[in-house]
Amino acid sequence: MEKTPSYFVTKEAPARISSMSKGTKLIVVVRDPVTRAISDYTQTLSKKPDIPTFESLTFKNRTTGLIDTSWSAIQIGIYAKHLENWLLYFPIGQILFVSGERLISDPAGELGRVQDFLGLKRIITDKHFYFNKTKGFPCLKKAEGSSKPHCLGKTKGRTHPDIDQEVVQRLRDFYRPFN
Ligand SMILES: Nc1ncnc2c1ncn2[C@@H]1O[C@H](COP(=O)(O)OS(=O)(=O)O)[C@@H](OP(=O)(O)O)[C@H]1O
Repeated sequence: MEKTPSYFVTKEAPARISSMSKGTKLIVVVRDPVTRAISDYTQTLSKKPDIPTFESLTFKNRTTGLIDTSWSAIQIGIYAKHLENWLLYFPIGQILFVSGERLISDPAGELGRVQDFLGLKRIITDKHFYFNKTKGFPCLKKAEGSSKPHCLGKTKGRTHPDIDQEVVQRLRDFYRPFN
């Protein structure tokens, strides 16, 4: 198993993985591309607090509303475009799309789909999770090899900045045809 989010958007990755093994099963975790872009920006902001605002990076030209698709935070969320590269090498049945939103609201349901896709027995179920209200995420009741609960680390669930709703709407409209 290999987990690297950037593979999904790396042009060379499908051919390379296919040449290693044509039968590889691929799992892609996707979420609302607008929230994804804001989350991506929030991560960069946490490392470089002086970067320009999300709103200014979004547009090539704010007056005309032209979106800067070369900005990686925007570009990564054009899921359909990236998927086209994968479909040149893998049939759609070999790709499972997991919802990032449902991983939070119904982790057992989403992991049920993953287990089925991988041909595994449904070992992970509802009873393995509890919802931690403070973190805003589900946590494991017991971590592997331990009797203690395990939640996601501190960097997950950073507070996102408030983004101008007009910009959010503009991005929603932008992404609609691609996803
Ligand atoms: N298991 C699981 N379930 C649901 N959501 C998850 C999970 N792991 C990571 N995340 C969310 O994905 C966003 C990016 O996380 P990453 O781990 O890639 O990077 S980082 O935390 O920003 O370093 C980041 O989103 P936001 O918190 O909304 O910014 C993480 O919270």
